[in-house]
Amino acid sequence: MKMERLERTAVEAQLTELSGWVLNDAGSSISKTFKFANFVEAFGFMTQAALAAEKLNHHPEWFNVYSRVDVTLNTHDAGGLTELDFKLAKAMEKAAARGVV
Ligand SMILES: C[C@H](O)[C@H](O)[C@H]1CNC2=NC(N)=NC(=O)C2=N1
Repeated sequence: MKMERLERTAVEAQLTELSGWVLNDAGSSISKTFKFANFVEAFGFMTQAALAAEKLNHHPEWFNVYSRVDVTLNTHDAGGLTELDFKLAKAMEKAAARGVV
């Protein structure tokens, strides 16, 4: 799926629909740290998010230690943020909704 890079104003508009996601200084990625009760909850979230990512053919950069998952999203093919990053961010919010502390 060919995606157009979003302009800064469009990115900021999209961010208002999310909570806890931070734009990097270059405006090229968004990040969030998810905290869970324990490793099983964190890994459950990652499993659901991975399935959503595969469906979208859009994949996260992430780092997990025990109950914490640091996520960064961007579209490397477009050199910045696209609609797909926000679709995946929203899918991650849904996946996390049950397990977040
Ligand atoms: C060939 C394949 O469809 C592409 O490389 C996809 C796969 N997943 C991807 N994930 C992310 N985050 N950005 C991309 O540009 C991207 N491109």
